[in-house]
Amino acid sequence: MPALELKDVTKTFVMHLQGSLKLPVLNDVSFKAEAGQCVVLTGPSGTGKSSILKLIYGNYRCDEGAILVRDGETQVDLATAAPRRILAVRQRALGYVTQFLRAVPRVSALDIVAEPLIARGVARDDATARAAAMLKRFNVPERLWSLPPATFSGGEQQRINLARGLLPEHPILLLDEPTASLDAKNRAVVVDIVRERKARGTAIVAIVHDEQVRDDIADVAVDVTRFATAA
Ligand SMILES: Nc1ncnc2c1ncn2[C@@H]1O[C@H](COP(=O)(O)OP(=O)(O)OP(=O)(O)O)[C@@H](O)[C@H]1O
Repeated sequence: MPALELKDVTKTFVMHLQGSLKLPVLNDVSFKAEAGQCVVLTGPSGTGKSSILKLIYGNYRCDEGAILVRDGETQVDLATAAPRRILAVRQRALGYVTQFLRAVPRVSALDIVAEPLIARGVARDDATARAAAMLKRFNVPERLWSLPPATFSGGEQQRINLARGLLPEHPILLLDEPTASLDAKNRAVVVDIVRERKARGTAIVAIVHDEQVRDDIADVAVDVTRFATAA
């Protein structure tokens, strides 16, 4: 049983403020990711790569098709699962590193990184220590740890976002442009972490524009152009 499998997933956006204008974006998306494998989604801007990650995570509902996620010994179809079930599967099985950090006013970088671990039941001291180690690994200077990241540079915010998203380990990891604003040294940190996760059996679906990073991590490339219906 693959860790993740999409079967004939179709998505049309309906623009309610534009007289219910229909915007077909994806048609019959089918691919799978095995444990320990990294699938990279490729294709030009606007083909629907980010939408696929949002469909898998359940931010968008698909119109047709199945999104099968292995949850222990069973397989759950997130396309038809009830919202509560989706949330439970997310918590156990799905990690999702979005492209941008959602700025939380007045919360320090260290607490932002530790928070998902605490939400999963890790003791605060332990979570904070692991968050600090991750910030160090991403070369975030210690003087920034106690500050809210709203005023940080793009690359600093991306590293906070990566540290937060990569710290809890889930069997499936979704990565949306994890290296977009990073320098070479920090791109290498992302590549190392992805390789470690693959070795521990994580199935990864990633959008990566940097060709070198893509070559370093990809086991399979899925060209989204063949599923794209938008002109
Ligand atoms: N919530 C939404 N409502 C309406 N249209 C949407 C929505 N989300 C995405 N789209 C449209 O779907 C298409 C695909 O968008 P998506 O962000 O998935 O592309 P992408 O391949 O990830 O692009 P990029 O490489 O530029 O990030 C675009 O035309 C976009 O405008």
